Amino acid sequence: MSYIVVEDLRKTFFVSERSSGLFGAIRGLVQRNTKQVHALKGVSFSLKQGELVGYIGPNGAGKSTTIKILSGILVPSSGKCLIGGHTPWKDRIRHVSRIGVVFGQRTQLWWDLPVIESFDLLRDIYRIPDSQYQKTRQEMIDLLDLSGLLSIPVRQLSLGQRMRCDFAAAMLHRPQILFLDEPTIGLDAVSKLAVRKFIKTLNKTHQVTTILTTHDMDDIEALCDRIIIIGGGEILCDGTLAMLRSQVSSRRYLRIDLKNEDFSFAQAGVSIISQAGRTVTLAFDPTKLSAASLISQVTAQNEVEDLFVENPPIEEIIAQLYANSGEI
Ligand SMILES: Nc1ncnc2c1ncn2[C@@H]1O[C@H](COP(=O)(O)OP(=O)(O)OP(=O)(O)O)[C@@H](O)[C@H]1O
Repeated sequence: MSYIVVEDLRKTFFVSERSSGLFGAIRGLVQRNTKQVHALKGVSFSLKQGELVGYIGPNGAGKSTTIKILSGILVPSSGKCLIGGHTPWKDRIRHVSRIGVVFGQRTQLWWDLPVIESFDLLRDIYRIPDSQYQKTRQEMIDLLDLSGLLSIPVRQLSLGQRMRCDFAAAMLHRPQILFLDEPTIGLDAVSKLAVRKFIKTLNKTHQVTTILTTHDMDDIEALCDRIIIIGGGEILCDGTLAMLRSQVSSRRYLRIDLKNEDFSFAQAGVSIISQAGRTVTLAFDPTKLSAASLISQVTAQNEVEDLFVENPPIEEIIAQLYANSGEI
């Protein structure tokens, strides 16, 4: 059964426009021109409890508008949104206790307070019973290895340490839904891996329904079984990465490591994507020419050390999807 149901969600913003210059400013006093921005044009999807979905799209696609509606801080122009049977913006107080939010670019911790005091304040704000608070806090301290950080003011933490504390803060009231906005932005490779592992653990062990918005395709590949792609306020694709690949392009790459730098090969439907030193990458369509046949032709004409058949990177697939839909 679906836990989050979004049906034909629409949001139009009315933006005042003013002509430039002094004359425009004076005219703006008596006559206002308003422009309509259709941020969401009929978005529908549903999520089961415990699903972890990537919600991605180019800048201005409508991601934040959707998340704000799901969080109850924005009312849509029309459409339906039910989370656990309730409408977020009609039942805001109760809804807030069910959601947790982590922003990579902002913190919900108090900048000048030691971490533990921020946690205590959140306990009071969310009115978490003390025994539950102690238990969850200890669990998060162990899971995120926070014991050495608790007495440090937030402003003195590194970004990686701060993100770990922010995750703990978001989980103290035991939310059922987690909105993650660019949670690994700016982190080093080790911290990124740690944050991804934590997101996975939370999702699996606590069955937290998680919506991840990110421009980091490694986050998507590492975490999401399902991705929903939005562009221009409309859903462009909803499914697995494999579905997305097959919807957009059947193209495959053949990466060839040569014994020397000489390479000659020409065949209709096969293009050279890159050639750097002894490494050449060809693009081909396996529905028209099998990988086996391409490999045998390449090896017949060239001295080859090694070969790999690869999918194009997910960034490329998504860029192509945006381009096909007129988004870039
Ligand atoms: N409060 C607002 N008033 C007017 N227009 C808005 C408002 N909020 C968003 N918009 C417009 O709605 C559209 C969708 O914006 P939204 O912030 O949802 O995009 P996004 O996908 O989150 O983009 P980004 O990745 O840049 O954060 C944009 O054209 C934006 O300018």
